[in-house]
Amino acid sequence: MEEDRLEPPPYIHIENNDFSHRRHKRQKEEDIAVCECQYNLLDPDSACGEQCLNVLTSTECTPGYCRCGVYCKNQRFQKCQYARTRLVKTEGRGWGLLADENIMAGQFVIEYCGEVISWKEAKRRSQAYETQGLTDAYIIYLNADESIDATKKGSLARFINHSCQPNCETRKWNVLGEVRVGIFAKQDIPIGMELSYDYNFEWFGGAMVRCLCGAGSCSGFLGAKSRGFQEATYLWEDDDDRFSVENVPLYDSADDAPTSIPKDILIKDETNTLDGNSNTVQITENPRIASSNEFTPMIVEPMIVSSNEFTPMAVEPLTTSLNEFTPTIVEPLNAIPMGVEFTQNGSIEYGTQYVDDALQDSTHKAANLQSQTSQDNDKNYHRELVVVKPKPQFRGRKNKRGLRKQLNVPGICDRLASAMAREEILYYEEMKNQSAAEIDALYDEIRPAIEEHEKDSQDNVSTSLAEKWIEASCCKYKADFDLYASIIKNLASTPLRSKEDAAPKEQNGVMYLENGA
Ligand SMILES: C[S@@+](CC[C@H](N)C(=O)[O-])C[C@H]1O[C@@H](n2cnc3c(N)ncnc32)[C@H](O)[C@@H]1O
Repeated sequence: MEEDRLEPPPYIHIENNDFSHRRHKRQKEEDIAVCECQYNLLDPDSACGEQCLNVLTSTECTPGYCRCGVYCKNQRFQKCQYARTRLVKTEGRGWGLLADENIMAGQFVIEYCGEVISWKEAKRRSQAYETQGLTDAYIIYLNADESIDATKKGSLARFINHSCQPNCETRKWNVLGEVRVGIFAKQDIPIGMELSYDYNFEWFGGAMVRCLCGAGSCSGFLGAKSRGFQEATYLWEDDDDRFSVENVPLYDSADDAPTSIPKDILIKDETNTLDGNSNTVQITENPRIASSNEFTPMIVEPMIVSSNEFTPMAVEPLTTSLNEFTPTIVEPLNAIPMGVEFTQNGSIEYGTQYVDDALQDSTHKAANLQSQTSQDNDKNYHRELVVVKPKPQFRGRKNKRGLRKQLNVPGICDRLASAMAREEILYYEEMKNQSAAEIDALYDEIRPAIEEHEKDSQDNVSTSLAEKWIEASCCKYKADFDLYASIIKNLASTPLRSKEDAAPKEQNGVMYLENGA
């Protein structure tokens, strides 16, 4: 009889999910999320505590890619940093799991490990287990396609019972590219209290069981509101009427209970290797659990598996975080010093207002002449001011930059009497143009992914490209800032030329500006 057993029915104890049914995903280097934390001896929380970007996005740091190295606190699943728990036999609910230390609200308690299987397989197994008369159900949801089955292989989390007023909850974490399910404390849990979570959110389904959680708000049945249970009533064969009201095989676990584990379960020692992690598997014919007739709490030593070889690698610090991936329109400052002119046609234009007026459509001719003369007049910056670059071709795409205000930098320079001041401003303008060209080139690289998904989203773009984009954006911001700072500084401190001096002079049909003093 189940009730008389001194220990739970055998199962294979694992502390990493079993991937016999598909390959374990390999995390691509470009998909590794690198946080910005830096370990500070005086502040232990600095090593990937609550403020860590990865922690905030429920992603564990990848060993070798976290600057906090061995101090990183955000590898709890990987290092099996579980709370101390112990197995206990409950009244009418089979075996359960107790806190064997005081657990703090929010603390990671244990990972729900088992076999990762498809939903289809989960449905098949769920039916098969039921047919075999198993009343304890151990299948939970993992994601939109997969479930975790801890019936034959699992961690101690498989013993956590349901409560309609639970002290724990499940949370999904991204660990080395795989989603994993953790049990986290919802509140402070004192030593000796039974752990519980609400099956309604995660339970895949099973026989309908009367709930004995004892909560005032008890809904009466176990997991009856779970997605799996409700979907199962529709998804299983049409002639399967087991869930029609009259035929609900209501099972009261307070009554005599059939054994939870298939009798043919294979208990064997096995070792899997996933990404170099040794997968600890224990035989649970006698699962390190002292049994007792008097429900003596049994101590379960949490296994701290330091499963990851830590290979420090040089990690380039990111300049900023990778959240919204939206190309940035960099607007110039709105407060414009005198002599500044805007164009609003999205093109990149150079030229003084005088030259613009005079040249009209002869600009390309002027550009050619300019390239010849600029060789002769290497330092004579204002002889080359008549270049109009053609509008960038967007080949059918929307111009993500929209209407760009352009500073008429040469116009500003014309007004300055000092050659050094003009030289400085033109230098910064060149830097700005280079950074803008870089960002345009990058945008062309990411455009196919964005067009395919019809939206700008970081998800559609590889991480390495996104990082390049961020770096280029930062360079662009800096270049813009340097240019505006230089203009403001020089306008404020440099004598201006008279309008007459600054007027363009004609030579060979082209208007030129004379370089000033
Ligand atoms: C994941 S197992 C939990 C461990 C299980 N008690 C055992 O002995 O292995 C889920 C099963 O435990 C039993 N159970 C869990 N919570 C219960 C509750 N609140 N009331 C009644 N039975 C419960 C049900 O049989 C359920 O299918």
